[in-house]
Amino acid sequence: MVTAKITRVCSSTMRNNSPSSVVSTRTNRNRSNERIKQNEPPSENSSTNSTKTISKSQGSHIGSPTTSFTSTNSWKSRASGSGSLENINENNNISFRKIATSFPQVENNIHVVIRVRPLNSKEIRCGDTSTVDFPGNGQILVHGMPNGNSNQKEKTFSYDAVFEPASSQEDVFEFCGIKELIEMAVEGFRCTAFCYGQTGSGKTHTLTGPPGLFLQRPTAYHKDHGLILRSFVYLFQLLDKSSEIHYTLRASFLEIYNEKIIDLLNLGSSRKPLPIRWSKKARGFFVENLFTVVCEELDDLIAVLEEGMRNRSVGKHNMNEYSSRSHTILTINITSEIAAEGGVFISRTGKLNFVDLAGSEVTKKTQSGGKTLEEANNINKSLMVLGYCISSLSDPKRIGTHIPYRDSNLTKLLADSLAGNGVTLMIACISPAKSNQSESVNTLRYASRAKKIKTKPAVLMDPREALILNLKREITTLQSENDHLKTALNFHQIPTSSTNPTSAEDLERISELEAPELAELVRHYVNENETLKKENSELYQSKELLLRDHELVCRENERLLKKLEDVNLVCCRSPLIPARAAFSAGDLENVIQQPPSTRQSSIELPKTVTKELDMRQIGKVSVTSGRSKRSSLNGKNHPLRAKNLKPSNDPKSAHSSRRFSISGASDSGQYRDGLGKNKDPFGSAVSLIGDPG
Ligand SMILES: Nc1ncnc2c1ncn2[C@@H]1O[C@H](COP(=O)(O)OP(=O)(O)OP(=O)(O)O)[C@@H](O)[C@H]1O
Repeated sequence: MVTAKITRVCSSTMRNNSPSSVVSTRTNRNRSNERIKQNEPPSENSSTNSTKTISKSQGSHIGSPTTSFTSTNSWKSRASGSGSLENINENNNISFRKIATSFPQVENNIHVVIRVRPLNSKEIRCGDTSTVDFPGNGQILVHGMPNGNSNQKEKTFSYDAVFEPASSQEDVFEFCGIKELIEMAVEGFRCTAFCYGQTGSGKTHTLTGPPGLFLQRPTAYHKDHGLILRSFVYLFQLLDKSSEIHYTLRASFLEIYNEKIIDLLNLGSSRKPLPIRWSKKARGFFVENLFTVVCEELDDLIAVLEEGMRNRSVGKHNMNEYSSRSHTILTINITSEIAAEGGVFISRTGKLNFVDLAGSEVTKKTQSGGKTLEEANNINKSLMVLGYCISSLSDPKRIGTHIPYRDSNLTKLLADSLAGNGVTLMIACISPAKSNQSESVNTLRYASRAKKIKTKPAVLMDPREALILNLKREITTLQSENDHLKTALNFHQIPTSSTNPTSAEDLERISELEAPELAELVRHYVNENETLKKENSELYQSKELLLRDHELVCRENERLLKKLEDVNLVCCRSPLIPARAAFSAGDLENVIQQPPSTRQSSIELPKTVTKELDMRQIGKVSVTSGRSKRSSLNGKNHPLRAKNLKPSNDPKSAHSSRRFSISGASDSGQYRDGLGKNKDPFGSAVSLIGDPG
């Protein structure tokens, strides 16, 4: 981590931090955002000049492999009362974020809007006229198509929204879809807004405002501010709304000048270019050693924008006094830490890219020469590669074919926005002038092609944290399964917390852990899972064993009861052997109403049998069946009660008579254990019914 200074002379009352502060405080941020919430510009006389110091962290931003996440909100443009906004496509339910799914992800088309700038003073002076019309519903009509079919004098193009020349900066911000893009970046998506168009068509104006705006030291609410600054304000409004989530913003600003990557926040003495590398892990390109600045408040982001604007390459040619001679990419990484179940904090990193492309140039028109000509050639070359990538991506026949991202640094860095897991907004800027018609039509065709490109938006999540979350969930499931099994087997329950080796406090600190510690934690969870799985399978096995024992005992009882009935029959028939006492219904009632404890105490089982039963938990298992049998006998309408029945051989009444006999056999001196050892024929049966457990 390297800290460096960005000095900014600022005038806004947003800056409450002292000149010497390195990292601004939360209080400062809250204070500054109070004004944002009220959405009122600060009074000019409250302006202060201060020197701003921002802490920076050095390093590259590498995207992590993604896990799926999508949202349900849809992106819908709205029309306002302003006549200039008639063309905003109100009926078109543009959806960046379609239906929530897990894998496979939902595909999303690049969102494309057109902004038409007014005729400039030079064009008006030369008597140039507008060749575009606005039929509404996101359409733009071009008259007198150049190089076209002679039959087709005019052509209509359709987009997600079209902004007419009278549209203000605020209109564009409100209705181009950037707000939804910012919201998605906060949720963890990788979002990109880029401006495309010929030189002088208004790209920089749309993104940052008219040239020299920042030299006037405007407040954050100046009407000329472009999308970027307005987005900063909106971003902080969003972050302030969700105070329960902790956000960290890191910004970087680079330019691609003559195919070289220049760090606009850390120029150094020689504007040394930075290398672009491929990240195997993230499967994407990244700029090595790019400065990222931690931004705690709106002012920090404004400082980053100003610094980059001051350092970017600007030149003059025939078509634009302040022409951007490079492509710039301003990136804000938004890391959120959300408390998940079990005290775990899950972090996501969304990304918001603002890309101001240099304009395509017809060098004959711009009359570029020397350095400007070299710049123009490089700009045109990289835009050509971008155009080729867009054509390939938008052509369904070329799906799966090679896309030449590696042919330019611009396409390397935009690869993910164009075809990866990102969400992209393209603002195509055109001039309405007849003299620029050919370039404008080219831009419109470019935009139409881009509109066909589909991306698969997904949220960035640290894979280690995703793994921890999954393991944690699995442990919870296994624990509840474990508890359930233990309860079913009537085992003594171990408190859940004691089975969890990681306390809630420990889990809260997961986000602060270093990689090796996290790996150790994951290993620990995996072991815990294995142990629980093993324990569960053992519990299942013993449950099976007990059920089998129970079944054996029941079968043995059946057999013994049958034998008892036979013995009774023989006794009844024999004049020598006295028949066993038969119970009347009244006796039965007595037996039934006798409290279980009394009955139990009257039956004494041999110690070996009791031990065996205890060991096998048989008495406990049989409690429910015993109880349910008692309750069924207790019913007033029970057939035994109604018919004053005695034990019989009638198979229909065997079930009742068996119970009858069992209850009455308590006085017998002979026992037989539950597994068939010949002792007393009633022992186990009595135990099964009478033992209250
Ligand atoms: N919508 C607009 N309303 C008023 N002025 C505009 C508008 N769009 C552009 N302009 C003006 O036109 C001029 C050229 O615009 P800008 O520099 O933004 O073009 P550009 O597309 O960025 O050009 P380049 O590619 O050469 O950098 C600027 O003075 C700008 O203020």
